[in-house]
Amino acid sequence: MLLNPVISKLAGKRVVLASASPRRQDILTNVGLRFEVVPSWFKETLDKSVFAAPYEYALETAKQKALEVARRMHMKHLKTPDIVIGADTIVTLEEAILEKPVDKQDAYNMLSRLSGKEHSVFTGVSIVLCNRQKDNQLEMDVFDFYEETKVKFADLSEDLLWEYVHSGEPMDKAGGYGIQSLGGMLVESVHGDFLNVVGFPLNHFCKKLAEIYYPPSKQTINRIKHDSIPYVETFENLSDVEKDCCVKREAPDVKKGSQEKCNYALRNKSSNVTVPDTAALQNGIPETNHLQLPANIIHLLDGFKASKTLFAACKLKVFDELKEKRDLKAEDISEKINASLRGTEKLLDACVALGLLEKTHQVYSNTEAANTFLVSDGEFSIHEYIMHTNDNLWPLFTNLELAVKEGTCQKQRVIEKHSHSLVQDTHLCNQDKKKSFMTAMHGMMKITAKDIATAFDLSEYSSACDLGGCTGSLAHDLVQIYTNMKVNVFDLPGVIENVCHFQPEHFDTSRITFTSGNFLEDQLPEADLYILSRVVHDLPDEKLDHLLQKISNACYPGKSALLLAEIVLDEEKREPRALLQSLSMSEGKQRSGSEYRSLLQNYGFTSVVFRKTGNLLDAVLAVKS
Ligand SMILES: Cc1cn([C@@H]2O[C@H](COP(=O)(O)OP(=O)(O)OP(=O)(O)O)[C@@H](O)[C@H]2O)c(=O)[nH]c1=O
Repeated sequence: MLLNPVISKLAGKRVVLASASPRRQDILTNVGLRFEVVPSWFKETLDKSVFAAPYEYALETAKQKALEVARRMHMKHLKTPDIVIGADTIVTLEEAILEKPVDKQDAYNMLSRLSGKEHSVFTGVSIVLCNRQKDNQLEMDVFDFYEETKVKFADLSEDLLWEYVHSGEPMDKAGGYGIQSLGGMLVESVHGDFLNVVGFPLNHFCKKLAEIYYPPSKQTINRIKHDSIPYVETFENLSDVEKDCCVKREAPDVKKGSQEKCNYALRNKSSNVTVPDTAALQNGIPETNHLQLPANIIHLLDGFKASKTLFAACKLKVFDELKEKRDLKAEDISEKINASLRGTEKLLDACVALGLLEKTHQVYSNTEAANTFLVSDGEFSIHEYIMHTNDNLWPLFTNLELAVKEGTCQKQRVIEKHSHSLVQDTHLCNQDKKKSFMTAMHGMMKITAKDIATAFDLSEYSSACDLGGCTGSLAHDLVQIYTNMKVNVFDLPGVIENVCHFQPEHFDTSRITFTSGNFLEDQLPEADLYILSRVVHDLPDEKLDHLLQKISNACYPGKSALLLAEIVLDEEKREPRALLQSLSMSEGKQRSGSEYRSLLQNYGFTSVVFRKTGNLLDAVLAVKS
């Protein structure tokens, strides 16, 4: 629990990760950091020859990525972040810098150069602290550092390298490999921080945060164990800490990163003093008795309130009102959503604290993420999915103790409890429910589909059948990406009769078709590639056995495959999203990659590979041999 206090120092601040890398997002999310993701538009084209050492290139690129985002966000509706984090990972071999491969041949070339040798992975990280001045100028303090990890590859055969390249994994990764996934098989040894190779040196980042937020005083500096992460207690009970931190700021050090001031207002600021928490001292609490409640427990105590705040704001259409009118005061919003002013103010301020809204001079506006995902009619809206979570999952989880005791799903109990209030005509109610369920799944799938469609190279499959494919979101992405592929979306008649409401205006009906049927009972349409999205985890063993047997029978050995979109649990089963979802006690279960592999091998799918996408769902591809 030494690290959490450092990370929790950022709670309540507007933290932005200037990176599109799903791995960086995962690493920081996993330690409880709350942040927005705003990928940088900075083009990674700095002239490498001007840098004395490769890590300087990574440091500079990381810095430029973060500065670009800080400046853009500041310019745009003055939504200045408090902290922007940028990173850049490179692989170096004999002074050459390898970034992401441009195509498969390039990936192959990189990997064959790395084969049998040791190389270095450098990640440069830049932490930009932003400060909006009274005259709206932006002042930024830049702290940066880098980390090096040495990785040795085994001797790799040409066949293996090509197979790896065809898996598609190398394409978005420096050096053309992902040590955290299939690429791990290429690696003989690692010296240094593993997460640094994955894309973010978490340990060094925490040390840097500690330096920034708890600069050591003269007296305490001796007490810090060499190379350990300074923790809160270490620096809190200091009488002269405020004075000291001004003079103790890290001197620029080219080798291990530096702190630098970027005054974009072209004005001089003498020193940017970070005031440490001196509350413990002021309250007279002796250092040894100062026990800190771990941040994860604090977050969990409040977690349900945060979820319900999001649900309520969506239900009351707060984000919709702000999308249309952009900037509104609490009084205007309370009138529009027909709610009390007192309640509205509290809800809006909570949304600001959760990073869902912005507030400037008593005026509220949507964040970019709210505009994209939370307004109800946006192209990538998950509004209805949030409503589905609120209306259907939330009640299930309020019965969690019972569900655990009984080991059963509480759906029936929840329905009975609410049935007396269902005064509407049952058919109408069912129709409405069906449509909102479809809208929920449509929104959820729309933001996930591209990652599923590109998790593997599926270009060899010319016909696909998405079993339970609902509104066809995945089908649309598949035909866009694979120009030779036709997709048949197969779902229950009640679903298919409503799919027309979800289709884009002009879509190629010769390549996407919809077929009514029940995949458990009816004959499956012919296809090279069968797809099951969010089906397998939900089916009890007998039904799953029946379905997989049917699919296996319909597959041609060596030609056909099965693609699953599911949350793939990590092997140690510590991935919270899947584990929390399984608490709803559906009749099925969540599985890890190796569990999917052994399940599918029972049905003749001998080659089973999986990809973590960093999105809501991961992908598993099983080829029948
Ligand atoms: C060696 C290695 C690298 N990576 C990924 O390679 C990308 C590097 O590229 P980048 O330019 O630093 O980042 P990006 O992905 O383009 O994102 P951005 O920060 O927006 O530039 C990052 O993704 C890393 O995780 C892995 O996932 N595993 C590995 O073993």
